[in-house]
Formats: sequence, C-alpha cells, structure tokens
Amino acid sequence: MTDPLVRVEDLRKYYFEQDNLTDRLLGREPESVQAVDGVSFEVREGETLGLVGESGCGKSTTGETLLKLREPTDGAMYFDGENVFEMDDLTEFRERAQVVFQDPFSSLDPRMTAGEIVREPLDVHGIGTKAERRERVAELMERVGLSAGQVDRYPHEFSGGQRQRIGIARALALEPDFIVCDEPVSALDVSVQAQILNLLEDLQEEFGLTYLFIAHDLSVVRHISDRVAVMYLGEIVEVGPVDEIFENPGHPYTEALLESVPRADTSEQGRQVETLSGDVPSPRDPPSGCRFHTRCPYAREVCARKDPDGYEAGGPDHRAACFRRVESHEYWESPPLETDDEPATEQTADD
Ligand SMILES: Nc1ncnc2c1ncn2[C@@H]1O[C@H](COP(=O)(O)OP(=O)(O)OP(=O)(O)O)[C@@H](O)[C@H]1O
Repeated sequence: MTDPLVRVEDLRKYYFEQDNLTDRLLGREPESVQAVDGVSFEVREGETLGLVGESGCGKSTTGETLLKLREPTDGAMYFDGENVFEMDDLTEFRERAQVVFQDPFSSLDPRMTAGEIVREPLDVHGIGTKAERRERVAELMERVGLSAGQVDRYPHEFSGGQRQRIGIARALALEPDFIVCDEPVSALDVSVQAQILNLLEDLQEEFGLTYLFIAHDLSVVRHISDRVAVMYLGEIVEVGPVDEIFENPGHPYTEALLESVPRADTSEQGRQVETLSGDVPSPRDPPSGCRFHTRCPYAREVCARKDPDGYEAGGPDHRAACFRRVESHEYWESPPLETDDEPATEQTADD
C-alpha cells in the first residue's frame, strides 16, 4: 500500500494560560490546557477522514496545528513523507495544504472584494501574470458555482452559502492536494449545507483532493467520510471505516455519542439508551486513566487508574481497546467504579 498523504504522530498542543508578567514575577508555573494530547492518525490520498467529537475536545486545534497555523507542543506531521514540523521553508507545503473555515463571514476580509480574496494566495505565492491571475480567479469563481461577474462584490453582498463558496475558491487557488475542512457547513442553513457538501465531493473527485473533515454533526460526517476518527478530551478514542464506526462502535464514548443523536425512526422510540450525561471534564486537569471514565456507564475501578493503552490492532483502522471490549482479566477483576452520581441504568457486559 502506498504511504498515506498525511500522517500525524503523537501530536500535542498545549495552550499556556496565566502566562502574564505577574505570574512570571512570582515564578508561578503557567497552567496548561491540554487541548490535543497525543493524537495519531493517517489520511490516505483521495480519502476523507472525518474528525468528530463534542465541542471543545480539540478538533480545530488538531486541524490548525497539523497545518502549522499553530505552533505544535510536540509530535510530528508527515506530509507526503516529510515532517512539516521540521521544514525550514513551508512555502511548498502552504501551496499543497489548505483550509476552509467554519464561519465564512469572519474568515473573509470584509474590505476585500471576492476577486481579491480568491486572488490573494496567487499574489502571495507570486503565481502567474496579472492577466493569468484574473483568468484563474474567474475560472475558480465559476467552478464553485459563482459567476465571474461577481468578482467586484464584497462579502456582505453574498449569502452565507455563497460566502463559503468564496472560501472554497480561495482554498483551491493554489491547486492543493489536501484541505482541512473545519466545520465548513455548520454555520449554514440546513438547505444550503447539502449544496456545499456536494460541491466539496465533486471537487474532491475532479481534483483528487484529500480531506480532513472536522464536524460535530454526525449525519454530515457519515455522509462525507470514508473513515472516521472520534476525539474525546484531546485524544482519539478510535478510528475506523465510517460504516464500522456507526454500526459497531468500539468505544463507549463513540457509542454514547451516536446514541445522543435523536432518531426519526418511530420503531426506535422508547429504546433503552445511555446518552451522554455529565459535564465534559476540563482539559486543564483531565481525569486519570481513561479520560472518559468519569462519564462512562461501564466504568470500573481499573479505568480510573489505567488507560486502555492504544488500540487492538495496529494500522490506520485501529479500533478502541476499551477494557470492556477486550474482556481483559484485569478489567473484570476490578470493582465497578464508585461515583457520587446514581448509576443511570443497570448495564452488563452483554448489553
Ligand atoms: N487560544 C486558546 N487558548 C487557550 N485555550 C484554548 C485556545 N483555543 C482553544 N482552547 C481550548 O482548547 C480546547 C480545545 O478547543 P478546540 O477549539 O480545538 O475544540 P473543538 O473540538 O474544535 O471545539 P469547537 O467545536 O467548539 O470549536 C478547549 O478547551 C478550548 O477552550
């Protein structure tokens, strides 16, 4: 098998707060927010890897850090076999790896026209003559479903969906291979979301693009992804083919995340479900052992002490090695975790 286009290894990004002058004067250690804490995954050429998880679990930080828009704390990001974090010159990487942001209004400079926004990457990278750039901008506008005649309009003169099309045209300008799509449809009306998703799919097919698709909406992720990585509190709990993850989730967090989605199917109403309850712990002070143990309906004492430590099988389609799933001896000998909360429902391993 060919090497993946993107390989992220043990990526960490900690934000340091309280790093002000008084703290330094007092010699106080800055407090760290462990937004991304040892994340590894691959994205193969031409595929879409969905990255899902609740708000604040570190999805955007992962996307921004692997693109080196944020300084990584640790880890490596191999793009086409080369470690981006060790590159002296990011020019070529910046041409080949792009991003589409969530909010198409705040990510577009309101003082620039649509044409200027789409042309900017060509200007910055010194690509083509003035006439060639003008032609390329017109072509890009048309390709994303706008018209070349709209180049002189400003962002506020477009609808939300059209603004996202401008953002996509800008991302395409340098003919990238890889695009991080960071919640590209979540700020849009539902009716417009499908159009933008279809556009992204068409572009992927036409240009052989590789996507890391970040979203919290599971139906969107299911629709667009080939494989899915599930994130919880700065860690990836499992990665797998989209149907596997949705139909046979390996990790209790994935299971709970899927269960928390309302179902339209009336035959499923009234089913016994464990939904995600309790607050997400703070990434400033994440729980010991398995980070999900404080909310996990299956948690046993061992889970508070020990992380399941990796995945059942190596490779890019590793499933979560939760103690519950692997039926580890240690797990079953460990007593159930005592919490202050009432247990939600009786659960056994056979449920
Ligand atoms: N610049 C920052 N300084 C300090 N903490 C930050 C910063 N940016 C993000 N965080 C924190 O890092 C954690 C991860 O944030 P991130 O935005 O990556 O999560 P997310 O999964 O993308 O969430 P959302 O979907 O809400 O954007 C959160 O606890 C967030 O509060």
